[in-house]
Amino acid sequence: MLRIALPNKGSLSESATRMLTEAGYRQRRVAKDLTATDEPNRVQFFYLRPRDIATYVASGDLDLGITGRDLVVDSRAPVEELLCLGFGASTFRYAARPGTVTDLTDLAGKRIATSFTGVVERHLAESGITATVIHLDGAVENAVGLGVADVVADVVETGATLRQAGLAVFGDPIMTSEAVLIRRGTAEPDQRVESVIRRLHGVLVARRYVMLAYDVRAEVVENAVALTPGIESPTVSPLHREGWVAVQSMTPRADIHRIMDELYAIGARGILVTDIHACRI
Ligand SMILES: Nc1ncnc2c1ncn2[C@@H]1O[C@H](COP(=O)(O)OP(=O)(O)OP(=O)(O)O)[C@@H](O)[C@H]1O
Ligand SMILES: O=P(O)(O)OC[C@H]1O[C@H](OP(=O)(O)OP(=O)(O)O)[C@H](O)[C@@H]1O
Ligand SMILES: [Mg+2]
Repeated sequence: MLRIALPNKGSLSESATRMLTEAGYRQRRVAKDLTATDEPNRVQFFYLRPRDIATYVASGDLDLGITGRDLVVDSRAPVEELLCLGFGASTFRYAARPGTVTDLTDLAGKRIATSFTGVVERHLAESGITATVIHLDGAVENAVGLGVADVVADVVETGATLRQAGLAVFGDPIMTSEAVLIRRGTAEPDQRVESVIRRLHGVLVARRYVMLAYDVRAEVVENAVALTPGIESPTVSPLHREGWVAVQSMTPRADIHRIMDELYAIGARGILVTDIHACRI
């Protein structure tokens, strides 16, 4: 059986489970379950702390894992990213009281509190900065107010936690992160892994695209398909009504209303949008 690590709780857990369910895999029944076996697909899932997942995958004890890129970098485990999964987006940033530390060069000699010691130490080394890194388990934004540190380095999603603590980011983001599918760096090619990647990629495409169908006069079909080029190429079929064709095309969901307006303006009618539930491209 293929063995896959998934986050057992936290920001990535629900989205990871939802994505695998949409890809046709059976998931755990209750949030306390530590494993789930999907017999028909010959896959076993292990629900682990996202911070530990790269370690299990790097050791070869598990074949694949889903976790955050920042956690992978922090672990220093030798794994490779196979696919970005489009959820769990965040940036990793330095922050301090406004006016106290405003530039990366000001970090020299400062005390930096973080739960991501690996990420921060790598960044400081690459930037040639010597500073003291203080490891805390969480709620690091409190460290400045309590006097334990001058600066924090932490995950920022909305920025609400930093604002609440009276801190402001400075410098460029140390890194950007999202949920990723990972495998051991030196793993051999494996058909079963390819099949998981194809399924997850299918979910990403099904989420990003809708199926657009419309009727248009044949003389303007070239203008219409320029608006809806699809992924490979749109399907154009004759209509019973002379001089008209029907077009079907996968179209990015984000643009769909603008494209429908423009199609209508060049004379397209019967414009219909439907969801794609699954696909293999
Ligand atoms: N708002 C957020 N807070 C924390 N992590 C986030 C957030 N948005 C995305 N992430 C990503 O989720 C991963 C952290 O997941 P993890 O489950 O360890 O943290 P968590 O959601 O803070 O849970 P907990 O603190 O309860 O352990 C990282 O890859 C991080 O980039
Ligand atoms: O930019 P925001 O939307 O405010 O989100 C980022 C905050 O959320 C996380 O904290 P969490 O609630 O996980 O607590 P923790 O620090 O104890 O992990 C993270 O560590 C930041 O503090
Ligand atoms: Mg947290």
